[in-house]
Amino acid sequence: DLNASEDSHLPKELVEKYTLTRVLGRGACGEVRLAFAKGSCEKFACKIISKKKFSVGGKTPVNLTSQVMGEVNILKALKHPCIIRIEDVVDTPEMLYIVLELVEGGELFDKVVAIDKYDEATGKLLFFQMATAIKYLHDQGITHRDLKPENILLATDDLETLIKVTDFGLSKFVDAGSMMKTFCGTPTYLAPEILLTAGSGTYTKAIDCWSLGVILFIMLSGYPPFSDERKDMDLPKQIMGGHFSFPKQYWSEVSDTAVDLIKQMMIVDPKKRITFADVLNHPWLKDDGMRTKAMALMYPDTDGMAPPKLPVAKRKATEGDEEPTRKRKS
Ligand SMILES: COc1ccc(CNC(=O)c2ccc3nccnc3c2)cc1
Repeated sequence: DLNASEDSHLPKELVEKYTLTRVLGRGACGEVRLAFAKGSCEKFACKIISKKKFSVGGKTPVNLTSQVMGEVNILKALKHPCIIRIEDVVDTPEMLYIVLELVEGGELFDKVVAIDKYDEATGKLLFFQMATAIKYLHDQGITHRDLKPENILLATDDLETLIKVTDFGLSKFVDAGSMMKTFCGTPTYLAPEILLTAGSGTYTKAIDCWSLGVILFIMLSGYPPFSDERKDMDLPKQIMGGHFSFPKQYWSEVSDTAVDLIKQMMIVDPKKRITFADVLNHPWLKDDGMRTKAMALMYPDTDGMAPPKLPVAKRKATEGDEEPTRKRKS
């Protein structure tokens, strides 16, 4: 729905590089439109955030803009196959335009509704990618804080597909630097909870674990663990009391190891909840066939062999170190 008047307000910096076309989705703070790069015609998703929504009485509070810019900087700093890549940002006084890689499979939420629920093997393949992506985020000192099936996008319409985590609206960028500084000096003025939670982020990291546990519950059963349809108990009470169960009627085909992992991710006490490191070591994910498939989806050109994690220390070139000569066609 091309709205000429609106488009005439698009900043030159955006229009000279991209042609914006149809609306793909509408979110709380704006909409997402299909964009084509001029020249290459490469497809992108352009997220348009109206800062007016944040402003009170016409004045956009600095902190909210910086929060949104915070999201942008968070996204720009990230590089992972299962995290939406940011292509470009155009910032103007009223609007923020974030050009993102386009994902053509739509939302996990809609997929689960369409297929009722995932079979365990496919659910495990998608869940493993999510857990890997969130573990990567946590290793960068970032917590997502708003994980839900709407924020997990699917690269293609295939059942077995690459997933992309998106919408870092509420993410917290707990930069390690501030943590180190906090613990350098004498803790004369340090509040007890800072010492208790080792600086911060611990709880919010556990929040991501809980959310992903709820997503796994929904993927394998097709319905949510907590619902406001329950008469006897309201939603907050169900959640804070951890009142959820695995009725045979919906869970009979799901393995005990899968159920065990969900239970550990949805432990009410954040200190007792499983960490992402342990999630990735859980028996349910000790499945080489699944991991091989996941690696091939995440690192396709290298048929799944992940790039070396740490830079290998430069070795002195010694005999036989040079690149093996490519086999000559016989
Ligand atoms: C042009 O062909 C297309 C085919 C399928 C779609 C469905 N995708 C979408 O509708 C969509 C929605 C929000 C997004 N947010 C960030 C990144 N990509 C997104 C993609 C969009 C376009």
